[in-house]
Amino acid sequence: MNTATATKSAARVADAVKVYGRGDTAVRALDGVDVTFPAGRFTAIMGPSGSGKSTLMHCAAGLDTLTSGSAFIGDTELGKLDDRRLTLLRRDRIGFVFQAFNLVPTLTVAENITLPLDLAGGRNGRSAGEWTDALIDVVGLRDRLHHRPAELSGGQQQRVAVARAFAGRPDVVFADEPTGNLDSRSGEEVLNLLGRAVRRMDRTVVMVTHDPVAAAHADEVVFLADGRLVDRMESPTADKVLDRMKAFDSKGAPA
Ligand SMILES: Nc1ncnc2c1ncn2[C@@H]1O[C@H](COP(=O)(O)OP(=O)(O)OP(=O)(O)O)[C@@H](O)[C@H]1O
Repeated sequence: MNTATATKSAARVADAVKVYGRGDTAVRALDGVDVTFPAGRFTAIMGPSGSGKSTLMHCAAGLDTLTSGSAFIGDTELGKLDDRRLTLLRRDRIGFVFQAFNLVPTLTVAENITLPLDLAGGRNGRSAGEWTDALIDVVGLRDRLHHRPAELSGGQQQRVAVARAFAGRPDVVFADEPTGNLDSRSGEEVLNLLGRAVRRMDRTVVMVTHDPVAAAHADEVVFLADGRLVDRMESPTADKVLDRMKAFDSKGAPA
């Protein structure tokens, strides 16, 4: 393992608490979570339904705010930013891949991929052009650049979304169930892409998933249960992850 990159944090939360609602109906979705997502690594977040995976991702990515505790992208504490700065940080330093692709239907594949760069006004510049060019090859979409999303399969659309997420060379890409709408073959392609971006292009990915096969693509899996971080697993395999998840079912969350 490359310790120089492994010890640098791309994103982290410290003593993260998220409470939805108030009084009798309050739900403690995160209950004191400390977790670091190292730069240059692919981390999967797993746990039973309702364990707080999406909440953790949304709070770590500045899409939602913590009730208490802190969230950082690199050294920047999200809670200290005003709305404008937070919007800029999300735009410039974070990429997103969602289950539902979220492409702009009226734009071509090429336009969808470069959208974050166009919004940031950073498309001029040779290195940006070379980078998106390399991305287009990595996601295998060169012959589809002038198609619109509706003319693509689900797997192809998600590959466009992956290219878009990495286009601005963000510090970290957060992926929320990126294979949830795909058949296993297309899902495998998308997961391979995420892994390749991390290992060959030195990117950082944090992925929420229900699927042990998807989690096995990560370098490390962190497990949540009842809003707490209960375990971490290096070099996961689908079988090991499945066994760990079964332990939640049979014994409940460990203390
Ligand atoms: N907006 C909300 N208002 C109230 N409660 C919420 C809200 N969002 C999530 N929750 C609750 O917080 C807890 C954690 O939800 P979260 O969606 O983070 O879990 P999850 O692990 O991602 O679940 P799943 O795997 O089913 O998507 C759950 O009990 C959920 O019902």
